[in-house]
Amino acid sequence: MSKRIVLFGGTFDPPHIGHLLMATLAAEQTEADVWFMPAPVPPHKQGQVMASLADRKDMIRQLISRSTGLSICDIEESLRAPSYTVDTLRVLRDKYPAYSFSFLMGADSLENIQTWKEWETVLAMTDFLVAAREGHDLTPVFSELRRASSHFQYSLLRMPLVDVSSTWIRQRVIEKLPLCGLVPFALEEKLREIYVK
Ligand SMILES: Nc1ncnc2c1ncn2[C@@H]1O[C@H](COP(=O)(O)OP(=O)(O)OP(=O)(O)O)[C@@H](O)[C@H]1O
Ligand SMILES: O=C(O)c1ccc[n+]([C@@H]2O[C@H](COP(=O)([O-])O)[C@@H](O)[C@H]2O)c1
Repeated sequence: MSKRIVLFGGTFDPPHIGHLLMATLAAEQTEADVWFMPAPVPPHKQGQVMASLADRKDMIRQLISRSTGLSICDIEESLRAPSYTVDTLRVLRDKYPAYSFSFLMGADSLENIQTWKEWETVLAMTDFLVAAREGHDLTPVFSELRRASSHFQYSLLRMPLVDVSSTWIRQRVIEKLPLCGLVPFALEEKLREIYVK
């Protein structure tokens, strides 16, 4: 049987407690390793990313420093930007022929997947582990994707709703408001350096 890896693609600008909980629960529930895969240039957020890739990777490293089974995959650094998931999956399949890859994402990402490059191929190349997200009803999304592709395979991550986002955290940093553990306390100073110009 092939070794299963859960890929957790994202911008992580910054990574936060929602990401850590998702990855931790995904590792527990699948018994697979979870690879955080920061996008150097995320296709749908081009021109919007505030922190450098090096800073985003440093922050992920600190976020997962006490966790087992969670690591960083920097494969997208070697690909042409922006990093489209279909291309990443092809490269990973070639590089790790003995592994099978699942993709971890939030409901908002799955909702938009039909806007991804070669989305039907993406659906055929991986299965999805999906976390619910406030304001995004997954029921119609699952039905639409089941209808659209016979390859669509998914499971719902068992996780309480954690209604936080990188955008909201950046805003709090800029407004000098407390972060109360939304990111590890050791990272708060770094966030101020990165996001408060
Ligand atoms: N609180 C959360 N609950 C569920 N899924 C989440 C949560 N935060 C992020 N995700 C998911 O994790 C993946 C990577 O997220 P990303 O790095 O874009 O952070 P984000 O918080 O979604 O950023 P933004 O503020 O731009 O929405 C995406 O698939 C996103 O849907
Ligand atoms: O391949 C695409 O067309 C595509 C379009 C949008 C997002 N993605 C991937 O989805 C993941 C989450 O992206 P984001 O923008 O929500 O941080 C990340 O790995 C992106 O590369 C991929």
